[in-house]
Amino acid sequence: MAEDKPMSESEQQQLLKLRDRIDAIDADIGRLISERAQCAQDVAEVKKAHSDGDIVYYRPEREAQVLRKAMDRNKGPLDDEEMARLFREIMSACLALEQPIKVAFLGPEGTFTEQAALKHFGHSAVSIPMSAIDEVFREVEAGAANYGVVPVENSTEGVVNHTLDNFMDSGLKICGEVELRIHQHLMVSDITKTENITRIYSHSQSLAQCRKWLDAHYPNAERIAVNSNAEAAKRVKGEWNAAAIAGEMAADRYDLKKLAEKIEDQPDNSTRFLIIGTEEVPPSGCDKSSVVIAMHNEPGALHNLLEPFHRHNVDLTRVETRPSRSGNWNYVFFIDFEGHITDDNIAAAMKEIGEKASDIKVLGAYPKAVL
Ligand SMILES: O=C(O)C(=O)C[C@]1(C(=O)O)C=C[C@@H](O)C=C1
Repeated sequence: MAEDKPMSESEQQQLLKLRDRIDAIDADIGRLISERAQCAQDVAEVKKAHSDGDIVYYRPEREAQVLRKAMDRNKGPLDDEEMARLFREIMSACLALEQPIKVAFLGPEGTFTEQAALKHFGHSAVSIPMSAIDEVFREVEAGAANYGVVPVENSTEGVVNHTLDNFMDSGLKICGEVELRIHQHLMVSDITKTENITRIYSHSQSLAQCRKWLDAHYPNAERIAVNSNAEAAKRVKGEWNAAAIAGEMAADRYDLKKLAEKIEDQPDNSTRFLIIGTEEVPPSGCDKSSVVIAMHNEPGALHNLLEPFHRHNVDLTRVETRPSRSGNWNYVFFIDFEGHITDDNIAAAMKEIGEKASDIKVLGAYPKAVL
């Protein structure tokens, strides 16, 4: 490493002064954070005094507003996202003072879903790994976790059917969404003979997302689909001829070495996750809603369903069809749109659709992802 040349007397003075200034600013920031935390504790007291049943401490609509304000106020030099991330952590710590919240996620530790949970709730939430999407739903339904985080769609591989199917039978509500840029890496353990890799483990979606890269670099290695990327990472620890495809968190968690980075075929590969809970969320000012609608099996069903949305100026962001699992659910459409389900134009569209549909269920209205 190159040696720094010695600092001049005046440079040393300048550095000391700047560090004194940083110390003074840090003291102010610390005092203000404590003051803010005290306010959050007072908010908790108000919530307790007001409530006659279960007290709801976590307020997704308010958190989204706080983060959006932090971004709007920001004048640099930090970028808006960085500023919001700092506020994300401050709020996470404040909420933990009110109530340490438990978040179930599709595990094991080191999955992209854990990364999404941390991005959404910050590091003060307690996150609990579950081995399947159904278990995340069950854990929240049983009250063992306050919220759950599940993947719902990937920009290259499409929808996660398991998650949609769970919503058909569940009474849980969507109370938020998270978007994550997904980077896949090829990783090995310290016992791997890298010239001898004959099997590559990963989740089926990740293997699909890296198909072209694998065809070019490891055409003869066996591709083995396992339950999650983190499980793939765990497996290669004991196998000298195997590699895993997984994300940064898995490499850190299982102490693996990255042989090749960002090997996904689409550079803008991203995954959307949903936050599930038991409460409905009031409008935050910039929201999305999700519904599932069953139509009778007759000509023009899809047109009849979509036309009122168009007439009432509702912007659809996703329409997904799933096979029905019972007699009256002939066609089942999962639809996401901009706006809160209580907005006048949306309520009007839903009323009309309700008259034609054989069944209709509001899965939730929630703030659009801020970070
Ligand atoms: O405003 C509230 O209801 C709070 O509890 C305070 C606060 C915050 O720290 O700003 C903390 C947790 C909630 O999820 C939302 C906001």
